[in-house]
Amino acid sequence: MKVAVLGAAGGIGQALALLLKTQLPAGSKLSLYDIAPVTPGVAVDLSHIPTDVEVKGFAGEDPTAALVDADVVLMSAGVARKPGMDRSDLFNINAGIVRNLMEKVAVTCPKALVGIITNPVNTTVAIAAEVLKNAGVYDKNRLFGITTLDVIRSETFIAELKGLNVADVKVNVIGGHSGVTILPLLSQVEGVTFTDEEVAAMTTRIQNAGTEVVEAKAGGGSATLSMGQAACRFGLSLVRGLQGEANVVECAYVDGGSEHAEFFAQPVVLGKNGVEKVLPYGEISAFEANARDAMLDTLKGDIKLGVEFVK
Ligand SMILES: NC(=O)C1=CN([C@@H]2O[C@H](COP(=O)(O)OP(=O)(O)OC[C@H]3O[C@@H](n4cnc5c(N)ncnc54)[C@H](O)[C@@H]3O)[C@@H](O)[C@H]2O)C=CC1
Ligand SMILES: O=C([O-])CC(=O)C(=O)O
Repeated sequence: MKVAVLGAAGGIGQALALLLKTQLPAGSKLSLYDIAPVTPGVAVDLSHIPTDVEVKGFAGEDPTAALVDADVVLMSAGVARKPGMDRSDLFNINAGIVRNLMEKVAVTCPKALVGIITNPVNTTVAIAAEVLKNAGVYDKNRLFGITTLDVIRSETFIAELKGLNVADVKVNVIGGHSGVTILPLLSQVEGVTFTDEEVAAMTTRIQNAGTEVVEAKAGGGSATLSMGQAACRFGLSLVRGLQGEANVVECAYVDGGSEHAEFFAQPVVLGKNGVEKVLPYGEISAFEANARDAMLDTLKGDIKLGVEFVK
């Protein structure tokens, strides 16, 4: 199994690469790419960790060498937010980066499962899809926006509030990955009840958790370590699916035939070809149904921006 990380010298990329080096199955290959010249050095550094995962690093303008034979591509290349910025403010720089990298993916490893971390995810995933369509290699089951950070934040915050063992908390987060498009389905969390005030406050906290980190880092970037963990969890789930493990389920932002929008985050079963099955997100409360309906104009606008950028 070969996993390529694009943006591997960055805050997320290095954390993710470390976790993958220590957690990928024995015999895996880890391929690191970034425009930053330090990237081969990051690979040498990681290669001294005694696990059976071979690491290679590539720098420069062309990611091709890193992508050859990749089964999974995880992309965090791009710029991150500073205080006062919205995720959509990253569009001007990151849209072109994602388009250019996806053009190389389309040629070099068109069958790879691709997980997009680069923000604004609601839009960059649409860009990635359009590039793959233009190249004639689009398979909707192989492209994912990684929204796992919203899931692990929800698990953490709910466990804290309710005094639960966080390992026992499971929650679906649907929609997209910015502001009001992030919708944790608190009504489905087993074994807990929330007051209306708790639901409102918890939903807002989860939606604003990225900003919480951006403000705490005070100009030094956005979430990197928690995102490294989230992307590792999602990347390992992709690998487990590829290896034929049954019942691997994650929420992800996919082109899954949703009635709500062309791309929509919801639970999916992962398998040998990526999305094996899109799962219904189940029964939701009136509060959640309102929040879902209210997000759709924003989400569809974000998607349209990405489609038009490539066209
Ligand atoms: N999906 C999610 O939940 C989250 C997404 N993000 C996003 O992930 C992205 C990366 O964040 P960080 O790692 O904190 O930023 P960073 O600035 O620490 O790292 C970004 C890396 O991308 C590299 N890069 C830039 N252009 C490139 C190109 N054309 N090819 C290859 N590499 C290139 C840079 O050299 C840098 O090493 C941002 O867009 C951020 O908003 C951040 C947190 C959560
Ligand atoms: O908020 C940001 O800019 C980074 C991000 O996507 C997150 O932390 O959820």
